[in-house]
Amino acid sequence: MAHGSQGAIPATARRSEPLSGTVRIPGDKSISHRSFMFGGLAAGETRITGLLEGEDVIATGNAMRAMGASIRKEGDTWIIEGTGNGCLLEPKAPLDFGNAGTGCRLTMGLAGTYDFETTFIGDASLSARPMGRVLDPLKLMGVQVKSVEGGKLPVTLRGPRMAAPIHYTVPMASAQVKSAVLIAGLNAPGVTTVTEKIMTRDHTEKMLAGFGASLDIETDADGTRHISIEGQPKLKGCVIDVPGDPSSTAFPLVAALLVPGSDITILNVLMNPTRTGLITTLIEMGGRIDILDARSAGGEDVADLRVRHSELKGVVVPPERAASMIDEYPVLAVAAAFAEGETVMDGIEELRVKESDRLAAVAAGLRLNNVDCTEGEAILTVRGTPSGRGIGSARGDAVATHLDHRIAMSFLVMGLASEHPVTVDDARMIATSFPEFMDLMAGLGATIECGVEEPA
Ligand SMILES: O=C(O)C1=C[C@@H](OP(=O)(O)O)[C@@H](O)[C@H](O)C1
Ligand SMILES: C=C(OP(=O)(O)O)C(=O)O
Repeated sequence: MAHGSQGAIPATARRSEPLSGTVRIPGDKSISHRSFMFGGLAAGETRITGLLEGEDVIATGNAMRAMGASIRKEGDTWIIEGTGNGCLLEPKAPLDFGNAGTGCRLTMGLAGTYDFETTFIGDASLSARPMGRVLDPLKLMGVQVKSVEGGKLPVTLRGPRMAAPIHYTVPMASAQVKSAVLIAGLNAPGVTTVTEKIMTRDHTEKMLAGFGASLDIETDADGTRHISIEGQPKLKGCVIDVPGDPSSTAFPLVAALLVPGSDITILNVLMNPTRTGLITTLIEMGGRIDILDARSAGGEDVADLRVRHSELKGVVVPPERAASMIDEYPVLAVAAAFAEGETVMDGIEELRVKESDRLAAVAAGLRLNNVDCTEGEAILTVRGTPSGRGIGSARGDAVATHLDHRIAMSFLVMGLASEHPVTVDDARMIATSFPEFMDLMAGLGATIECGVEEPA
C-alpha cells in the first residue's frame, strides 16, 4: 500500500472525441469508511453493498479487523461481525492507514479512548499532515499522546481508565475532527458535544443514529450546530447500501462539460446537501447538468445526473460553500481553465493540509499547462480560455501530483479538452479513492494512456 516516488506510473490525457454513455460511480468514500468502522464496532451483523473498495477504505477495514471485527465478502456484500461498543481489542501491530486522512483521524477518535496502546502510521503524504487537530480534543478527554514534533505520524495513543466527555468547538471546518470527537464520545460516560460553526458533511451523525446511538442536534440562527451524543450506547449492526461518491463523480462530470459534443449520464450519485457544492457552482457557471429521478435511498438523497458539453462562465465561489465541495476544488479549477473570464475560489485554506498542499499543487499544474492563475494564502483565481487553445504541454512536461489522487485525476480531465496533452507524474494514487477511474473514463471515450511517455 505504501507508495513512494519510486515506481511512479505517469499518465497522459489527450483531446478526446465527445464523451458518451451511462456510468455508475463507485461508493462514497466517506460513507464506506464509516460503514466499516461502525459495523466493526456495533454488536451483531452489518451488511454493506456498494462499498468503495479503494485502498483508503480497505485500510480502515484492516484496522477494524486488527481490533477484533470480523469482515468478509460474499458476492457483492461485505458482512461484518462487530465487537460491540466498548469492546474493541488492542491491536497487536501499528495500524497503517496508507494515504487516508479520514480513516486515520476517525480511528484515532475510535480507539484513542481505550485503555490500551494504538499506534498509527501512514505513507509520506499522510505522515506530513496535521494530526494535532484530532489529538488536542482527545487529550482533553484524558488520552495520552506520543507523537513527533507538531503532532505528525507516527502517533501512539493510550486512553485513560474512563474517558471524560467534553464540549468541543471545532476550530476549522472539518468533518474529520467533528467525527473523531463524536466517535470518541461513544466510549465516554455522559454527553459529548461538538460545536461546528460551518456545517460539514453529516455522515457520522446520520450513520451513528442508524446504528442506534442517541444524538441531539441544535442549530443556531447563524447556522452553528451543536451535536450532542450520549456516551456508551448499545450499537447494533445494520444494512447499508452505499450511494455513489459525488467527489468521484466530479471527474467524469467536469470532463463531459469540457469535451465538445459530450452527453453522459451518471447513475446513483449521493446528493446529500453537505456534498453538492460543486454541482451548484457548475450550474451557476452555465453547466448543463440535469438532476434526474431525485430520490431518497437508505436515508440519503440520491439522483442520476445527465451532463452535456457546456460553455462555462467564470464565477465567484462563496467561501461559505467551501465545506460542501472541499475535495472538488482541484477539478473545479480545471473547469475554470476552460471558462470565459475569471473564477475566484476563496476561503480554501483547508486545501493546504490535504494529501498535498492542493492550492499550491493546482496553481503549479495550471501554470505548467499555460493556464493563467493567481494563488493567495487561501484563495485561487483562474482566468480561462474557453477554446482550450494553448492549454497543455506540447513537450510532455508532467504535473507533480505529490501522492495526491485528486491532483492526478483533475489534470487528466484537463488533457481531454486542452489543445496539447496533459501528463501527470504518477497515477498510482488514484487507486486510493477511485480504482475504476481509468476504465470508467475509457468507457466514456476518454483518451488516457498510462506508462512512460516515449520521446517524440
Ligand atoms: O469526513 C470525511 O469523510 C472527510 C472530510 C473531509 O476532510 P476534512 O474534515 O479534513 O475537511 C474531506 O476532505 C475528506 O475527503 C473526507
Ligand atoms: C482529502 C481527502 O481524503 P483524506 O483526508 O481521507 O485523505 C480526499 O479524498 O480528497
